[in-house]
Amino acid sequence: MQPEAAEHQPQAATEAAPLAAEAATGQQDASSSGPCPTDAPPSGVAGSEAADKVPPPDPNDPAVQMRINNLSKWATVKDVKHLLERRLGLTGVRKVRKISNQDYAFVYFQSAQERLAADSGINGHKWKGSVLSTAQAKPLDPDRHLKREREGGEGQGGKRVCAQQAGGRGRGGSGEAGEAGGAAAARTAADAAAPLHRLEYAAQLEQKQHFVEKALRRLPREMQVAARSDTQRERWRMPWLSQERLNQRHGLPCPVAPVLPAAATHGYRNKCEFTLGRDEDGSVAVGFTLGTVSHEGFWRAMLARQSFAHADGPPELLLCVAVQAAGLPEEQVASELARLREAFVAPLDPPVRLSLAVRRGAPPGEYKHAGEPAEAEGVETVLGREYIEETLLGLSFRISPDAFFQVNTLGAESLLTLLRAQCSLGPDSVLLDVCCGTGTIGLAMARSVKRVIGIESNAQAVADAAANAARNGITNAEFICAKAEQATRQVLERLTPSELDSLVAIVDPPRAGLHPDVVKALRRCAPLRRLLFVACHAPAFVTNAVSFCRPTSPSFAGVPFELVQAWPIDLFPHTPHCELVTLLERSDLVAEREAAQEAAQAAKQAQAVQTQAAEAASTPTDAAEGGAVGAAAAEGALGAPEESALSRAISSAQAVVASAASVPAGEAEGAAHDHKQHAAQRPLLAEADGAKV
Ligand SMILES: C[S@@+](CC[C@H](N)C(=O)[O-])C[C@H]1O[C@@H](n2cnc3c(N)ncnc32)[C@H](O)[C@@H]1O
Repeated sequence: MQPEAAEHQPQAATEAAPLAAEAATGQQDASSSGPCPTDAPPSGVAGSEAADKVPPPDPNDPAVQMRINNLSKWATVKDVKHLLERRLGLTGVRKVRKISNQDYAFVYFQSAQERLAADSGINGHKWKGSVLSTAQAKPLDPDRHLKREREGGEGQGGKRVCAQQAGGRGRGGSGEAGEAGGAAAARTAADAAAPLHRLEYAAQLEQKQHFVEKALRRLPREMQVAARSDTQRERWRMPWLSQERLNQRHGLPCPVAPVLPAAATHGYRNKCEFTLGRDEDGSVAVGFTLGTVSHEGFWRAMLARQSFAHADGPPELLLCVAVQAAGLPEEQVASELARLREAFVAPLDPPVRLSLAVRRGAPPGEYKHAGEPAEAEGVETVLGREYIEETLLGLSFRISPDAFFQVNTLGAESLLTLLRAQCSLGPDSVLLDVCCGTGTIGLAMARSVKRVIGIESNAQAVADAAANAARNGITNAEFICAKAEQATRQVLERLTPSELDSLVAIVDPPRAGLHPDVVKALRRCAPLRRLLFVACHAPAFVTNAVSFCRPTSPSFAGVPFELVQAWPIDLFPHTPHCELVTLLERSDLVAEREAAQEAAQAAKQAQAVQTQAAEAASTPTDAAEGGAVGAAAAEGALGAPEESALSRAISSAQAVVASAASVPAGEAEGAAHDHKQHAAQRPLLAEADGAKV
């Protein structure tokens, strides 16, 4: 996988997702739009319980299937299941099919997300002396029964014909066989690159909401798992994750907004990445790593259908073709590229401003040890300019082929707008933009703050970020080229006390999440009280959240954070992926704010009590009843933590009632007192439960 795709977005194949979906339009089988494989559970039901009630996905849906290669020939189904579930900790494995004496197996997952999540766990894992790899399982040919019949039928000695052999290899070519192959291939590629393309957009959003919430629901459990002993587990049971609080939020650790839909669901990409390498039969091919398709017609369909929702001028498209390291002769690569350029890129209609870059490196999807994406060897621009330009919230950005930039420009604007609204910046603020890429987040906020500091490991992206600041006339932003795990602590240590006091951090790490040393550095910086986390993979975020939220220890110094709110945003229609923004605040800040809110609430209710009691007093015959109403209103102040606020409210109600001439003071006092007793007990009981009321 190209480094950029590997780092932040789930699969190389998804780089071209919506285009693939477009390519598939008209070819897909309408009857295949089955039920959403992972319908949202009814509220209040834990994800895992609900999953049992969700109708199983269609096992023929390629989005839930995978082929695992390089297994031991002698491994049994049980061995493979054990490997996946116990050793690799994968979830949603529904069925494993393996024939002994073969070195591969087919695995069916509960959902497309679980299937995609499994990719990174399995690829590169060494098992029984072999390095495992995954591939997209090819869908069964819907006409296979007819074909069998045509060839003599099963049971009559007829030869079994599988889809791949029947023209589904997708090598294009000419004539009828080529066309048929192309159609089958496009369907396969669309399924690989845009697994949700068969679902209505509303159902896609529902699925994403469910996926994000399911991941977030794991946080309390993950905290308990991370605690090593019973004593620790007790300490790790944070009040904000108490059972009572979780029950109130249907198991979620914080409120989760509905997924913000994409403004454009088609043609939203500003970048497409393909792989030029050898196909399974050894011929040179361009296509997606996860798809089986490599044929030219598909390429042409994708490019021709490219359209941009936000194109003010000529739309720009950055095409990256990654050339696999493994054994492609130079001249073959050159001639293949020249052919592609002549045949498909040059005559593009409508024209797009195009940058076609070739990246030489390891095959996409290939990881070094410890999850490090394999380095590309270098980028060569073979057509167009060195970079493309995009506009975000009125700012102009240049983007080099190797630099990260959100592939969905309109979506990136929504993301920035959300971040701007939630980070409470002021003119004195210092914004730390961790994993800043080409500087989008920091530069979008630069005019509202005193200073922006970006940290980014990709040199090309850092050069772009500096150039982007200059081209937008921004002078208060600096960008540091370093790994965040190495630089964050020093950067924070160099800030002045006044800068620290107005520090806000936004972290936007790659898919794997933040390095633990970044979390430790941020936690240790006591003045940093609010943090926005942008995650493109919710499960990885949960792992980081455990480190942010665990109790203080020598390694994880500083007051723990709490999750305050989550906002999923759909930047990748037709794929299972979803950007997730979360606000984390220090526990003591949350406690202060809650106390202030509760006091304000109590004061408001006290005011209401006084008003009601005054009204009651002005109607002498109803005064006793008024006293009771006033006290009942005071009871409504149950949320108030401070008994004093309640007492004051009720006392003043009593005073007003007692002063009503026609009613003996003792009567009104008695009614109010009963309510006060009752009301005062509840916060104490709740406190004993460890809950905040
Ligand atoms: C999801 S992108 C976010 C980029 C940027 N915030 C944006 O919105 O355009 C993650 C970025 O983190 C960078 N990155 C990856 N590993 C890093 C590390 N260890 N330290 C700093 N940056 C890293 C990647 O190069 C990439 O630019």
